[in-house]
Amino acid sequence: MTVITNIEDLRILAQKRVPRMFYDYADSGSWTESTYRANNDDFQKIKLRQRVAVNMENRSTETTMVGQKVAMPVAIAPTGLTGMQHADGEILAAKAARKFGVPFTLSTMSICSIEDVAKHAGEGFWFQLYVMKDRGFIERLIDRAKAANCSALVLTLDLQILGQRHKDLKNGLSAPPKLTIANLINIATKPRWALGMLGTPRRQFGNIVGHVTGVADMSSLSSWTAQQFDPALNWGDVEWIKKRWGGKLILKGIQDVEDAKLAVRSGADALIVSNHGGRQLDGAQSSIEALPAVVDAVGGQIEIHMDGGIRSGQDVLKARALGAQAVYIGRPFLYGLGAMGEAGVTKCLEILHKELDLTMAFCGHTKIETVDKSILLPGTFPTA
Ligand SMILES: Cc1cc2nc3c(=O)[nH]c(=O)nc-3n(C[C@H](O)[C@H](O)[C@H](O)COP(=O)(O)O)c2cc1C
Ligand SMILES: O=C(O)C(=O)c1ccccc1
Repeated sequence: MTVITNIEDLRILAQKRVPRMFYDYADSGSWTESTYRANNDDFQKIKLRQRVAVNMENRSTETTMVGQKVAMPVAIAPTGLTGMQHADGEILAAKAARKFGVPFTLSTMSICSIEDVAKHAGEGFWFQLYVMKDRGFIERLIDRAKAANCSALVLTLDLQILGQRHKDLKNGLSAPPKLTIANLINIATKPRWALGMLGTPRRQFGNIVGHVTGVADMSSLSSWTAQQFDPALNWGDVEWIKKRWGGKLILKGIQDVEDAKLAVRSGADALIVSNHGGRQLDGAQSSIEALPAVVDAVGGQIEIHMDGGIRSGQDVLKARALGAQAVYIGRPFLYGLGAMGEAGVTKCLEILHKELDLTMAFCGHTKIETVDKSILLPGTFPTA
């Protein structure tokens, strides 16, 4: 087997090992996927300035996110159905993140439950909330996250209705998978995945099934989302969620400066510049392009995070240079998980860390805390 040296290697291995309906689910963007592609392509346009004869000893990528210490400015993004990329996926990823010293964010739509993941997660165990029509259920979810010692709540604002992903509809995406002939034939070619799944009881939405009354049509993700998620969500709801939660609050899915100002007014501790990995509004600008204007408008008042298109440590450094306190990774850790379980997530974090550390040094810095826009070549990066 080839030696794994970068995130693309993990993607290729995941594609071999994960059943098509779940690999496609992870690797899709909405409609033409133009925003999904732009998220990464726009990073490639930004050029770094090489500096030499600078003492490169004693380097550190350590920093903080919402006041919590992190080994590098990278957190694991919340992703639904993670436990379908690999048996017990959320538990394995949480373990890898804890050992590495970065936060792990558990999605509302996870396969492993908050309580099961809490047994394995570290201090950086965060919970991501989707707001559903059944507000009693949302209150219970918030209370469960508190009881599980989650140290931040990530409230996602950009998915009250679901962007269309063609492959999910064609594959009939559901969890657990519908055992159609086509799916069975495909799963038969992924014995490692199948054995893992047979060996765990966790094959349904762990936070939802058995916790919410009247779970409606679970046969497809899109129909279930349309029935349960609340399209009426507004800034008034953010207020009661903040109050009910009472801890660190991070608002996810901000792209526009006006929304960033409203996020500040809501009293949140941080916001995430994000377009949901190009899975929602196709045609939106890339996150890295949207970042500078948000930093310019509200950067002094609230911590700015970003996600979308991070595929290397170089990308992490560029985001940091443009004013993001930290970034989140979605697909990169999912590829690692699908490729090699916990070891694959660890590998993913190691790859990003090494690339970040060396690139920072090539740019003439030994501490991530001192990196700023001056490491970027003028004219090659987006401005406010
Ligand atoms: C398979 C998949 C599932 C996702 N599920 C969620 C989710 O449940 N909640 C959420 O807030 N964001 C979700 N996201 C968005 C990610 O949190 C993140 O914004 C995005 O993946 C970042 O882009 P990247 O994949 O290029 O790193 C999901 C993304 C992917 C790829
Ligand atoms: O797929 C996603 O991006 C996502 O956030 C989601 C939405 C609904 C159910 C599961 C995951």
